Amino acid sequence: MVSPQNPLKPASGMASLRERLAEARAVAAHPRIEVTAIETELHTRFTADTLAKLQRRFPKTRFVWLMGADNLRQIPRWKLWTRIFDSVAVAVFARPTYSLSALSGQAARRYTRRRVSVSGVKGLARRRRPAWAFLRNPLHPASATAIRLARASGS
Ligand SMILES: Nc1ncnc2c1ncn2[C@@H]1O[C@H](COP(=O)(O)OP(=O)(O)OP(=O)(O)O)[C@@H](O)[C@H]1O
Ligand SMILES: O=C(O)c1ccc[n+]([C@@H]2O[C@H](COP(=O)([O-])O)[C@@H](O)[C@H]2O)c1
Repeated sequence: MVSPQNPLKPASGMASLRERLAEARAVAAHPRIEVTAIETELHTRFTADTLAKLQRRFPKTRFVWLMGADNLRQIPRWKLWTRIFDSVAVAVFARPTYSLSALSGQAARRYTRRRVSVSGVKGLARRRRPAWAFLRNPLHPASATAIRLARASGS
């Protein structure tokens, strides 16, 4: 899901939605991934609103919210963030430098008893919410900020 505008990020320096969609499509070319900017159509910018509308539109679908470890740390600053955990399962991907602080942050602590072990991750979408998992995937160093800085400096 390519965000038209992250509510916590400045719009300046950001590539257009069209360019970001095209790049996401190039990177995520996989039959089980559909790259979308559905928030444009739903007229939402906050994740809690997007998920509420998606659940209304697809009442039989069990959604899982995927995000990197940086966002597990940051999520207490998002609009109605506990509603996100209450309404969908959440899977968090490890990310260089963020994992430790994410796992000791407010969200991880609040939902510590609702954390699903890696062995239970396959059934995550069917769990009673709140339910979340932390995936210790191979770490990838990419960062959008670093990409923007590299492009701005012409490298
Ligand atoms: N290297 C990475 N490893 C794991 N997850 C990542 C990584 N980079 C981005 N993500 C996750 O992918 C989603 C989209 O990230 P985004 O495109 O905003 O990149 P970013 O590097 O987090 O951005 P910025 O540098 O602007 O803060 C987020 O959920 C983020 O946590
Ligand atoms: O709902 C919020 O308050 C909120 C605040 C920050 C980020 N988000 C969403 O989190 C997702 C990941 O954001 P980003 O910029 O890290 O890719 C994206 O869908 C954003 O719209 C949502």
